[in-house]
Parts: sequence; C-alpha cells; structure tokens
Amino acid sequence: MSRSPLSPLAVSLGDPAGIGPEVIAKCWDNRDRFELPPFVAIGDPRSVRAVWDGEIATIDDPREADSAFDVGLPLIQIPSPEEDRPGHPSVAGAHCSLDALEIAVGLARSGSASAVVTGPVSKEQLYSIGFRHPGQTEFVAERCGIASANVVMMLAGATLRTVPVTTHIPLRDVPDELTAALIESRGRTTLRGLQRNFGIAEPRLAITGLNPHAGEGGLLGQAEIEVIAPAIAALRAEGWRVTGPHPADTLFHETARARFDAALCMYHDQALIPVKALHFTDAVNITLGLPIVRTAPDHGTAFDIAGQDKADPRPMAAALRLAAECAANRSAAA
Ligand SMILES: NC(=O)C1=CN([C@@H]2O[C@H](COP(=O)(O)OP(=O)(O)OC[C@H]3O[C@@H](n4cnc5c(N)ncnc54)[C@H](O)[C@@H]3O)[C@@H](O)[C@H]2O)C=CC1
Ligand SMILES: NCC(=O)COP(=O)(O)O
Repeated sequence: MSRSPLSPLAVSLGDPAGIGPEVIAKCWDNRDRFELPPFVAIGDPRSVRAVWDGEIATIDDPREADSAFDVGLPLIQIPSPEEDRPGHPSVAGAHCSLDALEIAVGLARSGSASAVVTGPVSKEQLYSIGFRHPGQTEFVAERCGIASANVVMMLAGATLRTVPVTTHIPLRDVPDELTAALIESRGRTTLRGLQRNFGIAEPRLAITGLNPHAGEGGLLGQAEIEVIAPAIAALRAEGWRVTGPHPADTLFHETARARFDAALCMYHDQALIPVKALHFTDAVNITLGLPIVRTAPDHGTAFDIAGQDKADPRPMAAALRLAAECAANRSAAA
C-alpha cells in the first residue's frame, strides 16, 4: 500500500497472553505482502518478545511511527508489573490490555492516530478486574461519549456483513432485550455506517426474524409481528431500503447474500456464525456509529495456540486494511 497522508493506525496488542502480539508482529513482518499502512502497536514489549525475534522500534510519540515503520515494529510501551506467558492469562495482563485499549482510543480521538485496531482481549479476564462493559465495542463507545444503544458491532467479510442487535448477553435474555426501538436504532446506525465507512450511497438492509421460519405467521412466536415488523416499517418510512423479517436459515446462501449490503440479526450467533463460517480469515469486526474508526480481527485470544507460532495473521491484516480504508473514506467525505 502506498503511504497515505493520514496518521498511523493505533493497534492495541490485546491480552498479552493471547495471540494478539504474535499476529501483530507477523503483520509487520508481512507488511508489503499484506499491503498494510503504517501502524503503531501499544502494549507490553515482553509479550511480543516472547513470540517473535524481529526488530521492535520503541517510540513515545505516534508521529514517529511512519519513519520507524521501515526499521522495526513501532511500539508504545505499556509497563506491566508481571510478564505474561503465552497461553497463561493473568490479572496483570488484563489490566495491561485495558490500558493499551484506553491509550489507543485516546490517540484516535486526539487525531494522533487515524483509527484504532484492537487486539483480542479475554472478556472473562476483563470481567474479573471489574470491567463492566459487554465488550470493547461498548467501552470504546463510552470513551467517545456515545451511548451503547447508538453503536453497532458489524462483522464484515468479503461477501457478507452482519450486525447483531443484541451482543454479549445470555441467549435466554434475548427476547426481552429486543424492542422495536432498539432494532430501529441498530438498523439506522448500520445504514448510516454503510454510507459513511463503506461509501454505499443507498444501502440495502435485510432484517432477520428471531424464531424458526420468522415465526411462521405467528404460529412459532410473536416477535416478528409485534416487534420486528414495526421496526422495519419505521425504517422504511424514513426512506431506507429495508426488507424482512427474513427466516435466518435461508438468508446467507450466495444468491440471498447478493440482495443486501448487510443483514441485521437478532442475536450474537445468528450474526457471527455465517460470517465466521464463510470468512474466518478475512472478516473484520468494525464498530459503526463512532466519531472514530475502530476495527478488530474477528477472532479472540486463542489461548490454546498462543506462543506456538500457529496464529494466522490474515484476520488482523484485514482489520488493519479496513481501518485504513474507512479512515480514508471518511477523510475524503469530510
Ligand atoms: N475482539 C475480541 O477481543 C474478541 C475476544 N474474544 C475472547 O477470546 C476468548 C476466547 O474465545 P473463543 O470463543 O475461544 O474464540 P477464539 O477466536 O479465541 O478461538 C476459537 C478457535 O479458533 C482458533 N483461532 C482463533 N484465531 C485464530 C487465528 N488467528 N489463527 C489460527 N487459529 C485461530 C483458536 O485456536 C480456537 O481453536 C474469550 O475470552 C472471548 O471473550 C472472542 C472474540 C473476539
Ligand atoms: N464475538 C465478538 C466479540 O467478542 C467482539 O467483541 P468486542 O470486544 O469487539 O466488543
């Protein structure tokens, strides 16, 4: 990728015991092959050292990242009281991952970075240190002063983009959480996000049902009639191109995918399973509705393979590329 006039991307390493440090280092190693823009990593250098013996270019100011990028992996250090071993998460590592996220978001908010790319964190570890947000999505939203109801987590692959209306909550809580107002707001944020980040002037949104066969006319549940259809009608009344409620089981085959730019799904797995099944190596998690660009690879910490040189860097590379593309789209539209 040719060097852009935009600031570098800020990349939090994620949990130091996970595969974040490895995939970020591998991305820097393969920066030309993956066509990556300059980025600066933020985290504990020892977590990178534990899995990689390449050059680290320690910097204090993200403005140094562009020139350092040719020399080594630019890195802003977060001192951690303990050194984490790959595959063995700790409380200190969870704090370190949160500090890195906080700094990365701050750099993007101040304009010192053109976007934030977040490495994978362990929600279990974060919850154990008092983290009260469902995920990084909501944390970033709060730091940007945006209510979590007004941001969405989109999983974007080459042939499919999906958004879950509800995210990290128990499945049994989903029906109570779903309201027409929430579906409408998630739908609107998704449609505007497709325009702003992906340059799609008249986006098409397909909305799923909750129940089998989208409720089979009310015989298999009322959510489609009472909650989802009214939200669809409200979005259409605003002029948006919205269809549904669609039975989710037949929405993701090739012909169906060609009919929409994103699918709004009712719960986490309804949205994430099709994207990860089709696009595990190139799908990106992007938060829409923020004043900044934030992306992440579609995978988690993968503690089971950390430190074994098995981690595939392509999802992280896709997250870096998409962050740069969205930042450039926004800058061109401004
Ligand atoms: N954006 C984020 O920060 C995310 C964090 N998580 C967190 O990650 C932790 C583990 O979650 P899991 O459900 O086990 O998902 P996971 O994505 O960490 O792992 C699932 C399976 O995929 C493999 N895998 C994942 N990424 C890979 C890669 N780049 N290359 C090769 N193999 C890869 C793993 O080895 C594992 O077998 C949880 O604590 C969860 O909260 C999960 C998803 C996203
Ligand atoms: N399952 C996707 C996921 O966990 C990503 O969540 P977030 O931390 O990016 O909010």
